[in-house]
Parts: sequence; structure tokens; C-alpha cells
Amino acid sequence: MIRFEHVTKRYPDGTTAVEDLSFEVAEGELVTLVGPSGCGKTTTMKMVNRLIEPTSGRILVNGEDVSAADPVELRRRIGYVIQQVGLFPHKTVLENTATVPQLIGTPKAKARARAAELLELVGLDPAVFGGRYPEQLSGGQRQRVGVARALAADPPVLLMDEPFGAVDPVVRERLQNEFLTLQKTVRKTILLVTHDLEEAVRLGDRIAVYGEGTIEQFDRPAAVLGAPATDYVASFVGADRGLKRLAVTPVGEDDLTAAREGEAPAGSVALGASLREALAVLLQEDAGRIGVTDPQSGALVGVLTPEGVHRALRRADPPAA
Ligand SMILES: Nc1ncnc2c1ncn2[C@@H]1O[C@H](COP(=O)(O)OP(=O)(O)OP(=O)(O)O)[C@@H](O)[C@H]1O
Repeated sequence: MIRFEHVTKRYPDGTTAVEDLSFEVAEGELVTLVGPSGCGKTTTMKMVNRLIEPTSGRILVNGEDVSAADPVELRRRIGYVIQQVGLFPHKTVLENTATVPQLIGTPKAKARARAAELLELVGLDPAVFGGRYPEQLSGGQRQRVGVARALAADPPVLLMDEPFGAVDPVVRERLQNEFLTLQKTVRKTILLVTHDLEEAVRLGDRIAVYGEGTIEQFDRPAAVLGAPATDYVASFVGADRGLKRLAVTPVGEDDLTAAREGEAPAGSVALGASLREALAVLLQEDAGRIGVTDPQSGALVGVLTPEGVHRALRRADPPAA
């Protein structure tokens, strides 16, 4: 895990980039740092692998104070993915991916076999792409190679700075979804910086919303969207937060009404599907009710109506007393 304890960074010109930051990323958790340009996200991240040194406070990675670690050795243990992927132009995709394992002494054949596996995992067929050079790839493919390369050394901790930033929104969403699937199997401890709230909400187990150099709110996406802690967070999250909240609020049993005797609704979603998904199905059905099924057995658990959606949103966003 990654733990910040009262960390402050002041640059030599007097700029305070972050002030008295304390938070923790649990093992296997993905935390997104989101906020406007210049609020200190990148500074925060770069202090973890010592590309930037804090002015005061300390940062622990898996219990070890990073200031006591050798920076080069530290960076080999912490994967780093950046927007400008930084692939070596004169190396093939396979060689790029195998770079770090080879650096740390993995035999070449083994490093390459692992690299091929990882390329497969990020959706690039090694037989097709392994021998290509970075300039022969699309932006999205380059970013996949960046992710594969960061995972190649099997680091327990991953830092990602706008990792899907350089591609168009459609490709970005696909990469995000694939990355989430990947994270379910690799379960890395991840700190991910983005200025895009949708990305932060979609990817984060928890989100840190930055104001100027401080964290204004640190919580699960549904909680941040449903109950912004400050006026600043509320305005950052924006007027369409209700819609965004639909995407991160699951359909729960409490939101359902009992099915009528012998009722078999035409449309249905599984219990735990997002409200956004449920609403999309609901809008397609004339009946104004859709079935909600058990994700394992497929059996009908109950019925969701527009009132149920409203109830679910209320649950996530209780009206002010
Ligand atoms: N080397 C430096 N010297 C002085 N000030 C700096 C330095 N690097 C960054 N800063 C300042 O520190 C603040 C935080 O910068 P940082 O790069 O961490 O922000 P950010 O949230 O990552 O922004 P962006 O989303 O634009 O990348 C900014 O005001 C920036 O101008």
C-alpha cells in the first residue's frame, strides 16, 4: 500500500504544490487523483517514486519510507505509466515490453515470453504487434504497450499519470474498461492521476478530489457524486452529477418491488447492474417496469420501476435535512 503522512511540497521559487497531504491507498486498491490543472496531482504522484522530493512529511510504500530507498531500485519496484508513453523508438514492441525484466536480470527468453503474455493481456496479439516499432502503432496501441511494459516487472504498485489521455474518447473508454478487467486479475495498488472526472469515477475504487494543493474529498465515487463534501467539490463535480451518479450506483434489492403473480417482464438487468444501464432498458420498455434477475441463476428477484430508480438515487444522495 501507499501512505502519505503530512506531506508538503514547496518548490524553490516558493510555489506550494501540495500542503499537508495525508491519505492511504490500500493494497489492491485503485485510487484516482482528480482536479483542475495545476492543483498538485502530478507532484503528489512523482513524490512516490522520488522523481520529486517532499519538503516535509513522509511517504510509505508497503511500510517502507521511500526516502530511505535507493531511487533507481525504488523505480524498478514501482510501475510508472505516463501519457507520452516514452517507448524506445528503435526497439520493437516486444523488446520495449521486456525492457525492465531484462534490466533486473531476467533471462532474455523468459523476459520475452512474459512480455508476449502481457501484450496478449492488454489486447495486442504478440504475433502481429510484437515485431512492430512504436511509430507503426496507433496512439491507443502505444498506450496499451505502455501499460504492458509497466506490468512486465510485476510491480506491486503502479503509478499512472493520465495513462489514457492521448486518445479519442471512444478508444479511451474501451481502454479504461479493458484496464478495469485487467486490474481485477492483477490487483495492483494503483495511484492514477486524471483531470477527467468521468475517468476518475469509472476507474477509482476511491477518488481524491483536489482543490489547490489539498484533498477536498476522499471517498468512493458514488459518495463523492452523491454527497459532495464542499461547495468546491460540488461545483467541480458539476451540474450533471445526477447522470454520472447513475453510472456508479448499482441496482440494489431495496430498490425493487415484488413481481406480480406470473409476471415475466420483457426487459431485465441483473442485480448489481448500474442504474444507468437499468434506466436505458427501462426507457426502451413500454411497461414502465423491468425485471431484475439474480446474476448467478438468472432467476427473477423483483421488478424495477422509475420510482425504484428514484429511491436508489435518494439512497445515494439523501436530501438535505
Ligand atoms: N519545478 C517546479 N517549480 C515551481 N513550481 C512548480 C514546479 N513544478 C510544478 N510546479 C507548480 O506546482 C503546482 C502543481 O503542479 P502539478 O504539476 O503537480 O499539477 P497538476 O495538478 O498535475 O497539473 P496538470 O493537470 O496541469 O498536470 C502548479 O502550480 C505548478 O505550476
